[in-house]
Amino acid sequence: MSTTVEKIKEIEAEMARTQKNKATSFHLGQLKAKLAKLKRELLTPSSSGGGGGGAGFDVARTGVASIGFIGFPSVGKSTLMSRLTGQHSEAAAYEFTTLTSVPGQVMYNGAPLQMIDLPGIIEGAKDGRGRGRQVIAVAKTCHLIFIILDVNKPLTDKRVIESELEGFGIRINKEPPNITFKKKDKGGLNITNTVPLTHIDHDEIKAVMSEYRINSADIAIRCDATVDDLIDVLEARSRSYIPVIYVLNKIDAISIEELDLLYRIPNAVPISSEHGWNVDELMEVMYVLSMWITVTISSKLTCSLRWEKLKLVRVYTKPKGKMPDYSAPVVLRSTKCTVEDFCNAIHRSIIEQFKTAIVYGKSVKHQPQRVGLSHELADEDIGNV
Ligand SMILES: Nc1nc2c(ncn2[C@@H]2O[C@H](COP(=O)(O)OP(=O)(O)OP(=O)(O)O)[C@@H](O)[C@H]2O)c(=O)[nH]1
Ligand SMILES: [K+]
Ligand SMILES: [Mg+2]
Repeated sequence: MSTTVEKIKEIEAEMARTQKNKATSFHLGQLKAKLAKLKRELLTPSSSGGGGGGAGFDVARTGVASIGFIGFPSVGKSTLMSRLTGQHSEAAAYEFTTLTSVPGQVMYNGAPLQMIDLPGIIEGAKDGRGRGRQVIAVAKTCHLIFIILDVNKPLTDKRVIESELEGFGIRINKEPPNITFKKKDKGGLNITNTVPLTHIDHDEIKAVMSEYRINSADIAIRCDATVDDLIDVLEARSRSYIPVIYVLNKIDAISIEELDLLYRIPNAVPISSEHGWNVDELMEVMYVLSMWITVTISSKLTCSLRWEKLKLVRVYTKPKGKMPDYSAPVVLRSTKCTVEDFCNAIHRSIIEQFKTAIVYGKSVKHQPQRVGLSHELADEDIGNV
């Protein structure tokens, strides 16, 4: 009996030899679906696919969001960790200095953010090389990932790390594909699409669905989906959509001209963790993203991510007769910052008992002032409902 890894290799080889055309699309769809299922098997701890086993690297989560550090050995993850959080994490010129996860915390604009320094990973990590799978498993449960790259190394490293994460079910800076399906008892597959499909045909969709033993369903496709998108939706339970910031480290070792080129890479922040260059910018980008994620989760909106810089409004809560709690602001987006949004960000039930809010700060003339649900709050207001 061949192992899961061997089966994956066989299917990948068969896909490589199969030309993509109308006659083969059903077969290719089937192969892709088979491959996705085998890869999931490989990531399930009970599988016999090799690697796995042993204690994981997960740590108790603290703060409003956790940020995992992923990168090849010696790119400067631990140096950055110590610089950002003050939590010492051993750094040295040899590879695999860090052998376990090292958590630290940083307070930024009143928000506690947890950072998790991790051991370096190598190509093939997702298939069980080194302890790579345990490392990526931690990153998969983080709200945000820093992919740390050494700018003195080839930029192709970026792609290698990305494919390690993707192979583990992590989708980087991407929203879940806009595809829904509803299983039915009979009637076959009813496929509708609101945009033209340029990457996938009905044969491929049928092949994938039959591989997942779904023979009757309404499938609504509202994006120019690929086969992989469809498989991601069917495998939704093992997928995580996580924002990534590319941290381009060691810029002290390159020229200004080279640095100029780095600024063209999307979602990237060039820094020198050794010298502390540009780490403020990194903190700002990180804060904006992690706050946005927190607000999104607490107000139960869909978890879609936009990469614009968001204007955020921090509102401090003040229990009656006590000092405001400056350590944990309720963070709102400036386009959605009424008293009603504030209440909903805390808990939906608050609205039901709401009578009036008492607000101190820039948004009101009198200090304090009673306001209603539609009142717009300003940054650093203090509120009590
Ligand atoms: N020139 C330069 N060197 C750096 C910088 N940051 C880290 N280094 C050096 O890079 C080497 C590796 O740093 P570490 O922080 O141990 O790297 P790491 O990614 O944690 O390494 P592992 O834990 O082994 O995976 C050390 O010799 C650091 O001094 C930087 O910004 N510039
Ligand atoms: K190192
Ligand atoms: Mg390290």
